[in-house]
Amino acid sequence: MDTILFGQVDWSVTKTAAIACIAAPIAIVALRHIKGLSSKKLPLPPGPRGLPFIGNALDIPQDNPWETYKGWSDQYGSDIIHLKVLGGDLIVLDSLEACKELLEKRSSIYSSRPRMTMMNELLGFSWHFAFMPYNEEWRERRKIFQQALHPTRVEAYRERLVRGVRNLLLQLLDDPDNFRGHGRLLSGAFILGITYGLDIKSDEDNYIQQAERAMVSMSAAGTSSYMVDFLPSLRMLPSWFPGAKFKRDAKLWSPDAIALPRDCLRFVEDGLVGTNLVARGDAPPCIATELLEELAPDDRDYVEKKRAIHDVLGAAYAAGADTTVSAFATFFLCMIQNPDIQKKAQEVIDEAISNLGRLPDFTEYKTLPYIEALVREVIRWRPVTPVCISMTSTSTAVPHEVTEDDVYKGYHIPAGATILANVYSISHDPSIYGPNPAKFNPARFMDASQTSINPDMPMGYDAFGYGRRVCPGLQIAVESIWLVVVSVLAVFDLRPEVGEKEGFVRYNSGMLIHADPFKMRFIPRSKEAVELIRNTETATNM
Ligand code: HEM
Repeated sequence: MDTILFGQVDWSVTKTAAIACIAAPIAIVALRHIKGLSSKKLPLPPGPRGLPFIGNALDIPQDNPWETYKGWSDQYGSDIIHLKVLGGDLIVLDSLEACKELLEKRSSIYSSRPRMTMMNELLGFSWHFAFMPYNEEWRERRKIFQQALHPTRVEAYRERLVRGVRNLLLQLLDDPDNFRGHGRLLSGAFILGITYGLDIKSDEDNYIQQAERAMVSMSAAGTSSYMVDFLPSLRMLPSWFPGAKFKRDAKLWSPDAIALPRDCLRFVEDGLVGTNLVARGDAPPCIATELLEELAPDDRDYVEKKRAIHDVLGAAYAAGADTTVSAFATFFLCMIQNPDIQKKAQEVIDEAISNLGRLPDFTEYKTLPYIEALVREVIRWRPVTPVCISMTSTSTAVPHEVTEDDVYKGYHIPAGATILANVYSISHDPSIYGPNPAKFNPARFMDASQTSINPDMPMGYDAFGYGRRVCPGLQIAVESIWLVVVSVLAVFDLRPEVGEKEGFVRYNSGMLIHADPFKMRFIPRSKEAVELIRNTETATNM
């Protein structure tokens, strides 16, 4: 046994330590190598046979690819399937069990992102940490984001959210046809408000226009097929080269992609430096101000730290605005399609607040189980990021990348494979969410008495992803949807437009899904409801 002696060197200990230091890394590398070698002997997960070179690229439909993935999963009797697309490996996870096992339990090797040449390198979205690989840069940004928007701090932003939703009610009263635009303004203005302290009043605002242009370019890059994502070396082609349209597209879109985080942060910096608002205590309360104030200009890492702030704040808008808007539209749609559910929700709200002579606010949060169930059902029924767009389009919504060879249920998962959770199919799995999952039915989240949330039922939040990359804006998103649901139903009856069919509305397939345009009416429920909306001063109980 080795002994430790003070005052003199015990060479036996030093020697053992030295051997351990050298041997341990070698053993780890060797084990990984052996694991890699042995796993490579195993078969890949099953999947349809592809064509030479393009593989399965043409097998995946543009519309509702999640249904096709699920079909293959049933056909091959496996909860993971493998596809080859232009030489790349794509593994689709078709069960909650597989997502939990791989994306959560083995998250140390399943949390990276595939290279996105068009999006990150040519357009300039490399600042968006949702698209970053699993590395130190990502870790730093994720940490800042989580601290800034920690659930205990979200309450501080509720007042702004309440104001935004009151404004939404007013807009729905005066200009109901543009209900989607109003939802967009609410979520965009709210996020730009909490991050940069911007006080956005209309969708004509320059900052919101610019942010929206950036989102349009992100969506276009994510929904189009660009060969450069499969053959990154093509990025070196000059833009005049035949077939190099991607370069011309990138040139057109990149100014907006770069401007979104840069100009908003500049707004805050100008306010801080130019007028010394902080010294006067007048700086807009926002995350940017807080983070910038903590920065010391003589800090050795000043430039890198400021870059991280720039990236984190931009990511909040890029990841949070459009996603929430999609959920708002799904809520409206579900209400006109399910008048009985709408009525039941209104009864619950009326019982809780009708005598109070005010609009709902966060006082009611967590006290209305049926409304909580309704919000969960909105998120479950049409998950905003259902799986991905088809691989004939290049960028998928939120793909993961596995960084080491691995084995799951006897199948080899090759390092570098793109991993997709088939969130749509999991959200519609009857063994998890009960019978008739295609039906919008908040009651599935309630217990047998229908008075409380069923604690044994999963939250229905598959749409927010899994593991270390799970959406860090979940709480803000859920609270925003909740407040819109409870406020809108308190004062409006939602009805389909006269003459419009209230039946099936298609959803587009893209980085995120959105319901196709539909028309509806927002009918004030009473004279008092109109007064409450108009008199927002009185209505704000904060
Ligand atoms: C209904 C609304 C929303 C949905 C459905 C949603 C969904 C998602 C999903 C699926 C991911 C990727 C998860 C993964 O890789 O496994 C994600 C990432 C992210 N979300 Fe959300 N999100 C929503 C709202 C928000 C909001 C409001 C914010 C910010 C205020 C936000 C910020 C982010 C960020 C920063 C990431 C990147 C995380 C990372 O890569 O580490 N999201 N979101």
